[in-house]
Amino acid sequence: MVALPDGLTLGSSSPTRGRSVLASKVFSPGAVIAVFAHGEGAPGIAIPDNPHLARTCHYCLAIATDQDPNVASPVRVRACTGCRTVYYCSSKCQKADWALAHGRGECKAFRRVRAPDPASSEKEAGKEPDPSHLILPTPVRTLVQVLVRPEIQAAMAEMEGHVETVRTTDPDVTWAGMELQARAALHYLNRELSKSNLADAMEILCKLQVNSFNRLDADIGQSGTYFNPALAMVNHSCIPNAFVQFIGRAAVLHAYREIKKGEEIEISYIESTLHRSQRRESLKTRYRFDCACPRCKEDLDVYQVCQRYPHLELNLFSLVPDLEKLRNPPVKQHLQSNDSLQKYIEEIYPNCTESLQGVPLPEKSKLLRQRWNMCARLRQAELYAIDPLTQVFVEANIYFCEQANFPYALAVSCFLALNSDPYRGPMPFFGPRVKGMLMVAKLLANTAASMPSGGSAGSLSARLSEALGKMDQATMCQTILSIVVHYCPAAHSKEWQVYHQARDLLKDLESLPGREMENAVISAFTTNPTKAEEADFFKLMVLDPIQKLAGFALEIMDAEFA
Ligand SMILES: C[S@@+](CC[C@H](N)C(=O)[O-])C[C@H]1O[C@@H](n2cnc3c(N)ncnc32)[C@H](O)[C@@H]1O
Repeated sequence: MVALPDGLTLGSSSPTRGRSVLASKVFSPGAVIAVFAHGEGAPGIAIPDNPHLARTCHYCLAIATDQDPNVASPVRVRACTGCRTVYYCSSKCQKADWALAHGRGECKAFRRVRAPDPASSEKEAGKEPDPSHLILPTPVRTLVQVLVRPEIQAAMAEMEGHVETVRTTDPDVTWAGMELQARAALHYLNRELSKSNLADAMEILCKLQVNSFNRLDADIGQSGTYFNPALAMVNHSCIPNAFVQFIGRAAVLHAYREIKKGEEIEISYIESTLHRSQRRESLKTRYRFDCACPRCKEDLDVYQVCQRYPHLELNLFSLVPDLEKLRNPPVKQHLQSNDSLQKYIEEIYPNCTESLQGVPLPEKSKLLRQRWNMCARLRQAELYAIDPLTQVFVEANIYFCEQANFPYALAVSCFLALNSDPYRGPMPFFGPRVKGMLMVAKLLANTAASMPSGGSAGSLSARLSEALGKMDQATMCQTILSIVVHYCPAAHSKEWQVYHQARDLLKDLESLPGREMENAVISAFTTNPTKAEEADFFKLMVLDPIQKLAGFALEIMDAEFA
C-alpha cells in the first residue's frame, strides 16, 4: 500500500478512475499540500533527459552555470569517468547516485553502449560514430534505472499501466516501440532476453508512461523524468485544484484554489489550456482514459473556466484588479456549442502551433504572417486567450525580441498579460502568468535604457516611442517586479530562476539614487494594494500605461503580419 504524506489520504478505488488522493485538511490557494522527496522508504526517480544530460547533475539535478558570466559561484558538472554519459556537480552527489542506481548496474550498462561495436559499419568506413548514438534514449535509461532498483519495482507493483490496452489497441507503433526499448535495456544490462524478462520490462514501460511526469521548465533548461509512487496516485482534471512544481529531486504539490477537507486533489496531466480535441487525444494516447471533468463534459473554454474559479478576488493584487473583466470576459462568442468555430480551430491548430525556435528570421516572419491570417476568425471573436491565437502572439513576441525591437515586444507582452494570461491561469500566482509579468518588467527595463529612434513622424513606432517617453518605466518595472517577487514562492519556490531574476532586478532599481519617494510608494502599495491611495497610484502609474502599451499590440501585429 502506498504511503501518502501527512494531510493526504488514499481514496478507495472507483471502477472508472482507480484510486484517488483526498485532502484530510483544508488547503488555502497557493499553499503547499505536500513535498514528495525521495529517500529511505520513499523510492523515486528523478533524472535529466538526453538533451540536458551533459549540463545537469545526475543526482541533485543542479543545472551547470559555468557558461554564464553573471553567476558568482557557478555550478560545474563533470562526466562520470566510467560511462562518460552522466555528469555530477560534486563527489557527494556522485557517491549518492552510485549507491542509488549508478553503481548497481547502470554505469556498466551505459559503458557497454559506448563500447565500440566490432561489427560497426562506421568503424569499417573509418568514421567516428555519431556521439548521440552512444547514449540510450531517455525512456530506456529510465527503464534501466527501474531494472537495477528492485525497490522501485516493488513500489510499482500495484500501479496502473493499462498494459492490455496498449498491447491490443496499438500493437504496431507503441507496443512495438516499447518492445525495442525493453530489448535495448535488457541487452545493455547483460540480462537474458527471455519472454518473462521482456514481459516485465514492457509492463514497467507502460507503468512509467502512465505514472511518471515530464519535469519541464524551459526557462532554466530543466527537463527530464520524475516518478514518485505517492504522487502517482493523484488523478487528473482539466480544471485542476492543485499543481506540481519540481525543485531538485523533490516535487512540491500546491493548492491552486482552496481545497476542502475530504475533497479529491486533482492536477492536470497535460497543458490545461489545450483545446478540447488536443486534451482528449493526449489523455487517451498516454493515460488511456476519457476525461469526464466538468470542463470536458460541458466543453467550457478557458474564459468560462476562469469565470468558475473561486477567489478571483486574489487578482486585486495583479495586473487585472478589475475583477469584472474576469467575471464577464469581453469576448464576442464562446467555443461552447459552436461547432463551426470548434471545427475551424481543429483545422488551423496543426499549422499554427509548431515551435518556431531556431527558424531563421525571414522564414519566421513568413510563417507568422500565415499564422496570423489563419487565426482571423479567432481575432474577430476577440478570443485572444484561445490557442492557437495566443501562441501566435507568443511567437511574435520572441520574433520581436530576436530583432531587438523591444518596444514592439513590450506592447505584445503587455497585451498578453492583460488579455490572455489571466484567463489561461485565473490565479495570479499561476507560473506562466508570473513569468509573463517578469517579461513585461524586463522589457520595460530594456526600453527605458535605450529608446528607439522612433521612425518617421506619426508612424506606428514613432507613436509607440512617444507613448513610452511619457511613462515612468522605472516605477512601472519596479512595481511589477514587486508583484512577481511576492508570488514566486507560491508559484514555485525561492530557488526558481524567475524569482532570482526578479529579485536582482528589483534590488538594482531600489538602490538607484534619488528614488526614495518611489520606493516608499511602491512599498506602501505592495503592503496594502486595495487601499484607495495605493490603488490610485497603481492605476495611474502602472495599469493605465500598461493598457496604453497593450493598445498598440493589434496594430503592430497587423502592420507586421497582416
Ligand atoms: C497516475 S495514475 C493515477 C492513479 C490511479 N487512479 C490509480 O489508481 O493508480 C493515472 C491513471 O489514473 C486514471 N485516471 C486519472 N485521472 C482520471 C480521470 N480524471 N478520469 C478517469 N481516469 C483517471 C487513469 O487510468 C490513468 O491512466
